Amino acid sequence: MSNDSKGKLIVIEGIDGTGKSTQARMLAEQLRSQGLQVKQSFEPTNGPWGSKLRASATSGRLSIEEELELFLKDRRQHVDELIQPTISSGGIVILDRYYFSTMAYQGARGIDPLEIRQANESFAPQPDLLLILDLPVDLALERVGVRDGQANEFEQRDSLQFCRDLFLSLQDEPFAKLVDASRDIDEVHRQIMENVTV
Ligand SMILES: Nc1ncnc2c1ncn2[C@@H]1O[C@H](COP(=O)(O)OP(=O)(O)O)[C@@H](O)[C@H]1O
Ligand SMILES: Cc1cn([C@H]2C[C@H](O)[C@@H](COP(=O)(O)OP(=O)(O)O)O2)c(=O)[nH]c1=O
Repeated sequence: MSNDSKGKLIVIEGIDGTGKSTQARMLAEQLRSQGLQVKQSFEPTNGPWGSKLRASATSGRLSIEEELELFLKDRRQHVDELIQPTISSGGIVILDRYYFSTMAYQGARGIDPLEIRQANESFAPQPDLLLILDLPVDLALERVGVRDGQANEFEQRDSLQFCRDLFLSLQDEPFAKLVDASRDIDEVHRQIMENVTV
C-alpha cells in the first residue's frame, strides 16, 4: 500500500540496542523545534494486543502463529487510530519499529519475510523514509545488557543476527537509508538529519 497522504511517515528500525528510541526522541525534538506537527510512536504499542506481546517477552514466548496474529492486530489498530489519521492531516509520524521488525523477528522464527511484508502492506502504508540503524550484534547486546541486565526471549544472539541481516537486505529500497549506529549519539543524529529533508 503506497503512502499518498499529505504528511510523512518516518520509520526507525534496527535490532535491540541500536539506539532507535534515543534517535526517535532526538529527531522528534528537532522537527518540533522547526514548528512541525510531530507524533512519536512505537510498536508493539501499549494497546491491548501490544501489551499482551510485551508481557510474553518475559513470561514465555507465544507460538509463532499467535505472535504474528497479535503483531498484525496491534498494527491494524495503530494504523487506524494514529498513523493514517496523522499523516492524512499533514502531520509527521516517527515510528520506533514497524512491519520491518515483524519481517525480521518473526522471520527469524521461520515465517517467510516476503509473506509477512505482503500481509502488512495490504493495510499499512509504506514509509516515506526508513532509517535502518545498523550495529554488530555483540555491540548491540552490550548496550541492551547494560540497560536490562539480561537479554529477553527476543534478544538471542543468533536470531538477532538474522534480524540484522534482514534489515540490511532492505537498504536498497527507494525509501531506505542505512545509518551507522556504532558512532556516538550526536553523530548518529547528524547522519539521520542529513536524510531528513523537511
Ligand atoms: N550511539 C550510541 N552510542 C552508545 N550508546 C548508545 C547510543 N545510542 C543509544 N545508546 C545507549 O544504548 C542503550 C539502548 O538505546 P535505545 O535508544 O534504547 O536503543 P533501542 O531503542 O534501539 O533498543 C541505551 O542505554 C542508550 O543510552
Ligand atoms: C514491532 C515488533 C517488535 N518485535 C520485538 C522486538 C523487541 O525485541 C520486542 C519488544 O519491542 P520493544 O519493547 O520495542 O523492545 P526494544 O525497546 O528493545 O526495541 O518485540 C517483534 O518481534 N516483532 C515486531 O513486529
